[in-house]
Amino acid sequence: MTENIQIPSWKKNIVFIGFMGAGKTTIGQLVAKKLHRDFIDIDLEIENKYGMPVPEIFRKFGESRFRQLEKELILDTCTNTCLKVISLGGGAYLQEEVREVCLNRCIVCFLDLSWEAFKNRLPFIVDTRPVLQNKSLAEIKELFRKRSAAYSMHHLRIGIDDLDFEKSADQVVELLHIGASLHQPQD
Ligand SMILES: Nc1ncnc2c1ncn2[C@@H]1O[C@H](COP(=O)(O)OP(=O)(O)O)[C@@H](O)[C@H]1O
Ligand SMILES: O=C(O)C1=C[C@@H](OP(=O)(O)O)[C@@H](O)[C@H](O)C1
Ligand SMILES: [Mg+2]
Repeated sequence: MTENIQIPSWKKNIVFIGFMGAGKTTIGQLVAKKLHRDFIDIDLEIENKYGMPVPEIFRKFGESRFRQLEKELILDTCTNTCLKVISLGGGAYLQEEVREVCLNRCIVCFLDLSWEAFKNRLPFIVDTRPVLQNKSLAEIKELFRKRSAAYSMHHLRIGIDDLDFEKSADQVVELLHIGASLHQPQD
């Protein structure tokens, strides 16, 4: 887990993690623009590869095939690129190999949305997130609770309950700049 990989902080990929609907795709894209970096959304990469949206991939090929491809893409992207902004799907970070490569090679930003704030977003996202479908609110709450253990392994946390997407992105950029100025002498 604590492999000593020497990548200067300013070159590291920035990876967004967090629960479905937290805003990883939207905020990641905004942060990339603000930092003049390329943006990669892992779900979009998978969708382009299969030529169909995520829910259809789940239906046709099953979740385990999706998870395998998701892991391969993340390991490849995190190992062989730098200076990117990468948004993961919310379930990707549950895989240990994904956590390891992200924590060892990238700056991991956790977009932290409370359960109460998430509940308000649920109606807008449920149709496009297969893992939320056919679940009761209590089951979704349990999934939310279980996943927070994995998300607690990160480098930066941004509490986004009271921030819109634009303000969240500004906050990320500010925290990254503070971090960069603190770490520069060692790089
Ligand atoms: N007030 C809102 N009205 C409509 N949609 C919302 C609202 N708040 C959040 N959303 C939806 O929540 C989702 C969150 O953004 P997204 O970047 O897709 O998150 P993630 O990649 O973390 O799943 C978007 O699909 C957005 O449309
Ligand atoms: O949390 C999950 O298991 C998933 C999250 C989705 O991405 P977002 O977190 O961007 O919605 C997408 O990868 C897929 O529907 C599975
Ligand atoms: Mg997304």
